Amino acid sequence: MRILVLGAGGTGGYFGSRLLAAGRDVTFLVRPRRAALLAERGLHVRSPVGHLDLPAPPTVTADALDAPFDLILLSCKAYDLDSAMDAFAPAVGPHTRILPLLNGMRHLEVLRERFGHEAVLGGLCLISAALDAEGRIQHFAPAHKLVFGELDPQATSSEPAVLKVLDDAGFDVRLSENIRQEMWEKWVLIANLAGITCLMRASVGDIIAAGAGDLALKLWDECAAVATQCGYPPGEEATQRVRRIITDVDSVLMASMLRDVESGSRTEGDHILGDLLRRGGEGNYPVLRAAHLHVRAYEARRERVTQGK
Ligand SMILES: NC(=O)C1=CN([C@@H]2O[C@H](COP(=O)(O)OP(=O)(O)OC[C@H]3O[C@@H](n4cnc5c(N)ncnc54)[C@H](OP(=O)(O)O)[C@@H]3O)[C@@H](O)[C@H]2O)C=CC1
Ligand SMILES: CC(C)(CO)C(=O)C(=O)O
Repeated sequence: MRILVLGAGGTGGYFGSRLLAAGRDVTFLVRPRRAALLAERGLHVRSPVGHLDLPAPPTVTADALDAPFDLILLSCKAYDLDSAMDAFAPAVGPHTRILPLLNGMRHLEVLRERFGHEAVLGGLCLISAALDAEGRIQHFAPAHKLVFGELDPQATSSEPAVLKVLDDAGFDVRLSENIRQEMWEKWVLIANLAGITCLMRASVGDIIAAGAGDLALKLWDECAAVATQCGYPPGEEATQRVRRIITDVDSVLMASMLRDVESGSRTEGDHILGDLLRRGGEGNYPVLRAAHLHVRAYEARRERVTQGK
């Protein structure tokens, strides 16, 4: 099975490297700058579960793609989805499966609209990884799980083939019977954590120390209410997990979205917070709205400053 990994960043670089090291047929679809860097320095993973050094990872740029792949691992940020789709479109044939790793849900509709419902799998990953200044993949904690499944239960399935190629490749993988529910549960966790840590510009423990722990819980209630309204009420286990995370007084955890804000980078605020708020329709979600507007204001300022205004 030929695998195309779009992006060699935190997630794509990590899972793609593990697959490559396990002998799978992997090619990274990258932009010219990253292609040059990978050719010059190779692809390196620094991980608590074992480093990887791949001197010459196979890469391709969009202009050179001319044949379908069997599986496309999509690992761009949400704000790059349109350009990513344009880039990998020539690699989509009648039997290609696209497995996105993005947080949130909106990308599924966009991908299905463009490439057809049958092409797109649901997917998520449980990992904390990022590119460092040298272009290496830093894997921060041992967790490295990829979960995927059919979005429509009645779909004729190539799941066994996809599972086979992802299995036993140096990370955990699981086929989900209900990937939409699992994606929603992950989404509301991220929205809660990103929303409150961005709004307060602080870690979970600092937020509680400031006396704002009740706001974190209020945001959880709002996120869970939107999910419930959309038909995906978070299960008991997911609810308890999130409540544990956001009420941990000793926690220095902050969402990667806050790290993006602090480094002046673009965020996935619209995809993670804005889309959730939109799906809440006319409902009253004041903390979610404040969190979304806070990140929007940051983006507006960033854009203005970038344009030199
Ligand atoms: N990092 C993590 O720990 C986790 C991330 N996620 C989610 O996974 C998704 C990806 O995140 P992450 O891997 O961190 O993101 P990164 O920014 O680290 O990597 C994204 C990569 O996509 C590449 N890319 C974007 N557009 C294109 C294009 N048109 N053609 C080729 N390459 C392209 C970028 O390339 P370039 O270098 O050229 O900009 C970049 O290397 C996000 O939705 C995130 O929320 C989910 C769980 C954990
Ligand atoms: C849940 C968490 C914090 C794990 O790293 C995350 O994925 C994020 O903030 O984007």
